[in-house]
Amino acid sequence: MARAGALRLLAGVRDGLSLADQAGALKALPPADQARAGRLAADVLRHQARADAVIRAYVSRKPSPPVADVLRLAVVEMLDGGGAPHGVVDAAVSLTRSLGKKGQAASGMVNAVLRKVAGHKGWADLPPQPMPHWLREPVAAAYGEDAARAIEAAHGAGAPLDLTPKPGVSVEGADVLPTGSLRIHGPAQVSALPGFATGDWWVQDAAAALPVRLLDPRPDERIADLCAAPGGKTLQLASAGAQVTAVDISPARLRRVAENLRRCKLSAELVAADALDWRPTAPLDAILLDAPCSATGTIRRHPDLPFLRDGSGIPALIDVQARLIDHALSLLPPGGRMVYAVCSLLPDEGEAQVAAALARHPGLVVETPDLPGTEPSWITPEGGLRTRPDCWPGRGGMDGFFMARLHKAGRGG
Ligand SMILES: C[S@@+](CC[C@H](N)C(=O)[O-])C[C@H]1O[C@@H](n2cnc3c(N)ncnc32)[C@H](O)[C@@H]1O
Repeated sequence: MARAGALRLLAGVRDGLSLADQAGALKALPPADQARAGRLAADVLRHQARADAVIRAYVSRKPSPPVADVLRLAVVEMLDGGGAPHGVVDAAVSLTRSLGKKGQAASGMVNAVLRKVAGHKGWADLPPQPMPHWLREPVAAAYGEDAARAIEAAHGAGAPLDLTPKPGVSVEGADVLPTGSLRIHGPAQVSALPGFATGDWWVQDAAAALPVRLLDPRPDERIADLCAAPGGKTLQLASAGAQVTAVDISPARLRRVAENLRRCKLSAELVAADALDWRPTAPLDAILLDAPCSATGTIRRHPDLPFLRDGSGIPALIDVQARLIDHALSLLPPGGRMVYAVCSLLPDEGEAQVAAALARHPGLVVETPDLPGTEPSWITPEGGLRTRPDCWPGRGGMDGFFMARLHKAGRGG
């Protein structure tokens, strides 16, 4: 059932739906099968190019898209997941037969091809899934060819589960990362982990937890979290004792912030508004601007992203990021501080945005980070912090983020 569910999710991705958009599509399946279907579909997307290279070696004609998905799923299960060939091949043959007349006709070919694939050698030596051109070119130009390959390898490895704990909380079996996040390796059901029901922690990639650490919120400070949903950073700010106003343009996504706050017994003022129009009712001490972006730093967790985007939306994102930076700075009193962050690998959305903001705003300065657990090589020439999926290779990587702490000249300099 999980395999049929995975094929349905893969067909949805080919029709332009993200895996997250399809969260409700498998609700007829038991929860464990839904979770396995999601994992299998993500694994196929992470290794599609490698699976296709193996399949090409054994087929004489290109299979139709649904049959190609059945073959890819079986290849990835056997060669990457170590699935027992007999069970995987039998399941693939029945899934092919269930595809109607064309499936019936293809089932013999699927059986023959997969029996050969079962003995295939050299899977581990195949190059990882390449990033699409619109992403690979700027990534290789910014960080070099070796780094681009290392990032692709990290995308293929997927992501562990990271948690941000409330102060003093530990979770049995989790590694404590140098920056303070907790990391769980291997599949885990989040709601079954100790401390979930009591709201002792929330799910947040180790890199995603850094912008708030960089902002360094203090008790009772008035802080605006612009672009707040689903709220990982709102929870960090509230947990530090700040008076938080969380603004997001999406009322539906803001409901997730409310749920997360309730579970963690934390509070914040929630405002559904375009941050470009929003103004605070009392002076702010600080702003967190976690701007909408290409999300290209999160491909480890969202392997469907490269299949759903073509890069054409990036200029519009860059434009809105610059307008959000200018508006946020206009809300900040002299002497105030702001962290600008994006979960993007593209310097145009990160490093270049900060350089352009410094040129547009005389008196604005970047405060170079000195965050416990981060590495000096992550600091960029303009004083920001750049994380990439290939950082911490021995520990399981981290999402790609850029963040910079900006100080508006004023009281005391
Ligand atoms: C990168 S996500 C934020 C993640 C969030 N800060 C967290 O840590 O969980 C970007 C968010 O920006 C919101 N957004 C996009 N454009 C916006 C705008 N003009 N004003 C306010 N929110 C916006 C989206 O709805 C989305 O929730």
